[in-house]
Amino acid sequence: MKKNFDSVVIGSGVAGRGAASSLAAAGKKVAIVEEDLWGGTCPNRGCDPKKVLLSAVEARDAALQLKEKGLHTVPEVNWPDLMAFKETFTRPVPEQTKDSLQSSGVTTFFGNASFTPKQTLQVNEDELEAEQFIIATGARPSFLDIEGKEHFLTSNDFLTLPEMPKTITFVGGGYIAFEFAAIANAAGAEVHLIQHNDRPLKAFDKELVDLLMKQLEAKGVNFHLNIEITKITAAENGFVITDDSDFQLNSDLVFCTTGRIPNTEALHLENVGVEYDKKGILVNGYLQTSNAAIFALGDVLSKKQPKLTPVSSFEADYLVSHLTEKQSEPIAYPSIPTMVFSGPKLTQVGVTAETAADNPNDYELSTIDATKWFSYSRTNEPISTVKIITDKKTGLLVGAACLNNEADELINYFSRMIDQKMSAEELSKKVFAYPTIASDLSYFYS
Ligand SMILES: Cc1cc2nc3c(=O)[nH]c(=O)nc-3n(C[C@H](O)[C@H](O)[C@H](O)COP(=O)(O)OP(=O)(O)OC[C@H]3O[C@@H](n4cnc5c(N)ncnc54)[C@H](O)[C@@H]3O)c2cc1C
Ligand SMILES: NC(=O)c1ccc[n+]([C@@H]2O[C@H](COP(=O)([O-])OP(=O)(O)OC[C@H]3O[C@@H](n4cnc5c(N)ncnc54)[C@H](O)[C@@H]3O)[C@@H](O)[C@H]2O)c1
Repeated sequence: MKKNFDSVVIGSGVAGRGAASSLAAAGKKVAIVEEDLWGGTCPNRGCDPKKVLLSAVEARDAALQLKEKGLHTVPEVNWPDLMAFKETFTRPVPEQTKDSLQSSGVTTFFGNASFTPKQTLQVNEDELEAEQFIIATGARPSFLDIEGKEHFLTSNDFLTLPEMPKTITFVGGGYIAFEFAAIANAAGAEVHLIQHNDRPLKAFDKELVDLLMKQLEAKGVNFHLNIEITKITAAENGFVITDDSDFQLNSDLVFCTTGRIPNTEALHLENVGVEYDKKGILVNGYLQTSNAAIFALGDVLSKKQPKLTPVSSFEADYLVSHLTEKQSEPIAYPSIPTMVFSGPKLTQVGVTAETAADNPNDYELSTIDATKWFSYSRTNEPISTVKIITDKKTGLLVGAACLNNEADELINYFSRMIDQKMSAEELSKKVFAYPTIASDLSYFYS
């Protein structure tokens, strides 16, 4: 049946649902299509469930640090209980998301959406017409094309794992592997992480990544660098992972964590002339595709910005203000902090230490070992390192990287200081509650 709307959004993740409900609030007749879990990756099988599992890791790590310093025992993670707790967050998400979209006036369709040559959208028996289409179909886990690839599990499986196995292996050393390695290690598994070159977490500061690996190694995580695996074989107990040389590893479970691929194929973009590459859909500065009536945002984009939740929601806000004619300028991204929620946490924003070291005439780089500072030593943290990058001409903060348990708080302060072009002198005049992470800021940036 033919149905007509002002805007039709494909995908109900952070990007799609944000755009759909705001367009409806602006008086547009809006429809949204979802083929799987309403709410998409972040609240169902991404950031939020991962962070619930991390809560137990953080509590256990805090107790480990204070062992014989006021605490006698280190608690054990009860995986089934932790999973049950996680499910109290994830279970209600799909229904709540759908209800909230409907109560904001958005018409919902469930099914796979694909474009027809008439520039309409086919969803089951329905054919949707619209002035604008907004593609927000996100990305899915990739699989290495090797012998035995059917044995790979993905991040979706890890986040619903009923039991923590004895041995667990992550192939690919990126965000997901480092975060899940910390979780599985705290939950008692023997953890292996295999990276095909010598540069895991490539987008992050190498020195800090090496320090993070040392911390994880000290907790028992095993790193295998420069290993290109070629085969997974089912064995009596679990699997055997091999390369073309003499690498061999037995593991109960093997997870492919080599990145995510954009959901473009099922859309039949060729029917509507929307261009894309292997990283995703190509857009101009207005998030408009090569078809003027079709826009795209979120993880499905081919873009240089990191594919993260706050980036998707920033794009949704931008697109809505552009389509409702409140914004005629191209999208201008603020500084985007990136973060690996491992043990400890690793973060980065702005100009990198590597760029600063390569351009000593332009940037001042200071590396600060804060391990013995009160804020970190009071919890007996094993390491706290912060890198601060300032512009030599203006003296202003332009970049920061942190490795410690409080890096999530620190990086948000540093990001705001960069965007607000706050000088060290202005910072020194602010009053922060003491003793807190914020009250240390002037010691880092002075
Ligand atoms: C394990 C994990 C942990 C993460 N942790 C963090 C974190 O801590 N912080 C952070 O900022 N980011 C994190 N991310 C990234 C973050 O989840 C994504 O950047 C964000 O969810 C992208 O939102 P989106 O709306 O673009 O896509 P999605 O949320 O993926 O939504 C896309 C939706 O489109 C639907 N869809 C696809 N094709 C079709 C079709 N043809 N028809 C109908 N519907 C379709 C999908 O089913 C999906 O629901 C994590 C990701 C993962 C996998
Ligand atoms: N904290 C966060 O913000 C967070 C957490 C999880 C996921 N995410 C998002 O999800 C995306 C996907 O995460 P991811 O960890 O799957 O991907 P990733 O791109 O972060 O890392 C993939 C890793 O796999 C390695 N690799 C590639 N081919 C390989 C091979 N053949 N053998 C061994 N290693 C190989 C890469 O070199 C890289 O180190 C991230 O890029 C990010 O956008 C964000």
